[in-house]
Amino acid sequence: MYDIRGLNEECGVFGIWGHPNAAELTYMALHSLQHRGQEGAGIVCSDEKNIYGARGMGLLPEAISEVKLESLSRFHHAIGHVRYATTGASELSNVQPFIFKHSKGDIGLAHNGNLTNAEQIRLALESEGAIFQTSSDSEVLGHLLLKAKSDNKLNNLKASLNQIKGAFSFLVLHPEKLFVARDAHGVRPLMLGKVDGAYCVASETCAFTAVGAEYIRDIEPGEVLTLSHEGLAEDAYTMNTQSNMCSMEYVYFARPDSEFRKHSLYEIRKALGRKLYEEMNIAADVVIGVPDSSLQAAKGFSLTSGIPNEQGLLKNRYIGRTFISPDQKMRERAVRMKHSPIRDVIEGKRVVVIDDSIVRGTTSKFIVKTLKQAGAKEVHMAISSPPLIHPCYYGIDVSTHAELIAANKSIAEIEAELEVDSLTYLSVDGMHEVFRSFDSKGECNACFTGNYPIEIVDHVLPEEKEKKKKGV
Ligand SMILES: O=P(O)(O)OC[C@H]1O[C@H](OP(=O)(O)OP(=O)(O)O)[C@H](O)[C@@H]1O
Ligand SMILES: NC(=O)CC[C@H](N)C(=O)O
Ligand code: SF4
Ligand SMILES: [Mg+2]
Repeated sequence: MYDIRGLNEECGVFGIWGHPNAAELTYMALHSLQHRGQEGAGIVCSDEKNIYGARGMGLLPEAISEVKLESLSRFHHAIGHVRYATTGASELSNVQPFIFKHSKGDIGLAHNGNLTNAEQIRLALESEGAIFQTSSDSEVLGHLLLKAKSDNKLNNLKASLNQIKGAFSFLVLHPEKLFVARDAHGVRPLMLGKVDGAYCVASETCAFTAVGAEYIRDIEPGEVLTLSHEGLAEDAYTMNTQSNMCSMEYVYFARPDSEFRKHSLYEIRKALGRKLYEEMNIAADVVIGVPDSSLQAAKGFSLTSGIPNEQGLLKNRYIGRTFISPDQKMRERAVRMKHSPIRDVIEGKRVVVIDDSIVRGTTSKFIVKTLKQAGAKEVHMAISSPPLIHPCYYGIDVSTHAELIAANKSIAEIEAELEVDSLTYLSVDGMHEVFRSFDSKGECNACFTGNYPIEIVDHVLPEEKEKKKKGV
């Protein structure tokens, strides 16, 4: 099995406390977060005494059957997860939410992100006798919570989170309350909402739209919320915070109908396209976006430049994951199946093609070729983010160093390889300027600059993770 996507999203989480249809709403919310993870999914519920759940591999309908969902319909409190593995193999044992059964009380756990000292903590815990059930980084939090001596669960959680480094949006379900925590750098998004008087949380606001919830606010870096019968309690596990929200969430990952700090990703991506034109300033006859994720940037580019925006490429909606062998030739065939040109839009024209990113260059290379075959006079590639040159340790599978085309070649060399008339990337400063104009307080840009805002203790290279994931 091979994933033809150039960029792989990370997980999505949803949690709700005190709703008679908690499991059903969680299922609907996870459906709208499916773009964040397609390897496995689960829902875990509380009856205020114990924790129960259902998990499975694959897309949500495969992972959780109607019968399984029905069996959870009596619960009023639930958390859910869709997984794209970042640490640990893609297998059922690693699918979340996890359930920890313990005499001190059950715990349900869901995590979006990637921990950068999980290996170190795991080795220390194992040397004291802990037995891990999975190869996932997320499991360490469960062990730290169960090891804590105090009877105060909130204090135990805060102390445990202070031992963990990396990116995390955690949902921790105890029988009588749900804790929600976002890491001190706020790398992954996490939002607070309310439906029919019940508080809920989600990785993205599109999940609130799906369940008819009101979007209240973004959860802040370092914040810990408690959802219980007493309502909502706000707290923090650290005051040492700094905003390093993932830039790629803005550029590509989050759905365009989601909002960060009450601004739609649709508008933010349009603004990235506007900025790209300001930096590029080119004369052309038509601007087209690579569907679907670059259509908004293409629109912004067109609005500022006055170059007409047309649909020049059609995407085959039924290709997301393709079960093909992982060699470059098959990957190229898969990309050909995915995008098809519309000749009347292209023929005889100077075409600007907007994409949100270039990873290996497979997509761009094919698109340039297909547009030229469709009669384009000139093809200019414009990318609404800076060159990807460093791997991500915080939960995004930005491929491996060796595969990142911009890590190994100059712009002129990439232009030659893609056989494109010109290639322009958005600058790092330009990108941050756009984010600031949407009230951002700071973003991580490590995959573009190599400036990693959070210490990487384990130093497990993405190459090694890839091997582990495939069980090599
Ligand atoms: O340089 P490459 O290795 O080809 O990767 C780059 C492509 O990967 C992403 O799209 P992807 O095909 O993953 O999915 P999308 O349909 O959601 O844009 C991104 O939007 C680029 O189009
Ligand atoms: N992509 C994610 O957020 C994954 C969570 C966790 N690190 C895992 O690999 O399961
Ligand atoms: S390194 Fe890149 S992909 Fe990873 S969190 Fe930072 S901005 Fe996002
Ligand atoms: Mg794409």
